[in-house]
Amino acid sequence: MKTSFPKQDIRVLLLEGVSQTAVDVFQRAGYSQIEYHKKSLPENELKERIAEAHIVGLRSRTQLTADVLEHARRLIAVGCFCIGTNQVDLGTAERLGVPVFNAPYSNTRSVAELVIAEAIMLLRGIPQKSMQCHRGGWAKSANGSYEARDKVLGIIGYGHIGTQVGVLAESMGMHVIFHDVETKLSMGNARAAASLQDLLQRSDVVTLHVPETPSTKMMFGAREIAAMRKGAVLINASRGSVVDIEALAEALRSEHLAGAAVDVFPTEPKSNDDPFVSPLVGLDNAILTPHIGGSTLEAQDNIGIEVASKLVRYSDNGSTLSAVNFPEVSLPEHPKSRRLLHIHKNVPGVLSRINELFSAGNINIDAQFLQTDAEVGYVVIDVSAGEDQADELKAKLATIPGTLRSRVLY
Ligand SMILES: NC(=O)c1ccc[n+]([C@@H]2O[C@H](COP(=O)([O-])OP(=O)(O)OC[C@H]3O[C@@H](n4cnc5c(N)ncnc54)[C@H](O)[C@@H]3O)[C@@H](O)[C@H]2O)c1
Ligand SMILES: O=C(O)[C@H](O)COP(=O)(O)O
Repeated sequence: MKTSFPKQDIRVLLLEGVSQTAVDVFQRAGYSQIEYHKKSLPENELKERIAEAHIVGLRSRTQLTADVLEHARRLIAVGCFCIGTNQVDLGTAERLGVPVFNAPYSNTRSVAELVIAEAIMLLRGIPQKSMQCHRGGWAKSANGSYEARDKVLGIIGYGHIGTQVGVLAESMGMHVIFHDVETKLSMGNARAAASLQDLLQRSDVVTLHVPETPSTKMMFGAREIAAMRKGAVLINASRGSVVDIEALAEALRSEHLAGAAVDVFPTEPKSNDDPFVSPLVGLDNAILTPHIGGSTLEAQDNIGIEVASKLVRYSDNGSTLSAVNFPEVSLPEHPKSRRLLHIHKNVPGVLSRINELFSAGNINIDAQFLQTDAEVGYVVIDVSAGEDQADELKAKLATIPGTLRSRVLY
């Protein structure tokens, strides 16, 4: 497949050690200019590298702020090789005409398995017992040690991960209740709690699976922790901004909570070489993990394939299906036509200017696809035209006021 910008000139910037499977997908599709970094880049270096890139792939550490995106002059698409997309300023990316893709399911199971393992560990008081052994102690006792069977698991955020956790927990004989801002279909025997307060008062284990949004920022503070049953345990593998970490540390010190497992923190080290600092450090009843809920080899390999394939599909074919910030268009192949892509501000008059251009040139449109949202319009036009004519049309499309990006796929 030939594109208006030769593939061999398309620069792919991959950060944070995304799986080799992603590199393989790009190479198999004919992309040879791949710059691969094992770590995230410091902001000044990121701005420098992103200025040259057409496609960027990252994980949860790299912050694509509005400021960074303004440096990305050539960027056509972003791939988050993870579930969360809060590290990207999605609104700015959209206003620049850049769709953002992610892997909404590929590490779901990995997170769910870790949460189940942690629930069992916390119910048995294993973190404290293990620490005592490390110090030469021997705390052989059943005190504070419980089976998971017959206990109540409260899930906050009953989405992909939350439902998986619920299914696994039920198979161990736990009773599952959940709280979500949306009405959700219950899996198995899970039941919606009457409210967040109701869930907190009934649960032996509370686990958070909400995304980072303005509504979830610090949604779990001293009040919510106090509403939990004495001796209950808390698991947070969602985002560090969701829980008031000082309030959690206090509840663990006072033993209002018997334990907690925390995988995500308000401030996380930028690389594995940087120190980790948290008020939870040194508390025996806390399992602390370095944001590895989704870090299994299976998940990373699947994510590499999923996100790289979406980026290649967009670059080769124009499809934006499953983009998280962009009008979604699923496009068929176009073996006999030239395909023109036009991304524009969603303001009155742009579409009529586009259509005028084709009727004035007496160009036959084979197919047209259009999707808009409040900010952006994305129109794809397949035409029977030669390469030169398609180039000319693209140049004219680019002059229409409100144009953000235009491309042609031959
Ligand atoms: N620790 C890790 O390595 C890791 C790995 C994957 C995902 N995550 C995090 O987990 C989050 C959840 O992932 P998912 O795939 O289940 O997402 P999802 O979108 O499928 O589910 C999130 C659920 O939370 C609900 N929700 C949103 N705001 C809420 C609120 N204020 N109160 C209650 N419910 C609310 C939504 O309605 C949705 O059902 C991701 O956004 C990501 O931040 C972490
Ligand atoms: O959003 C996610 O999928 C998780 O937070 C994992 O992010 P990571 O790929 O940076 O580990």
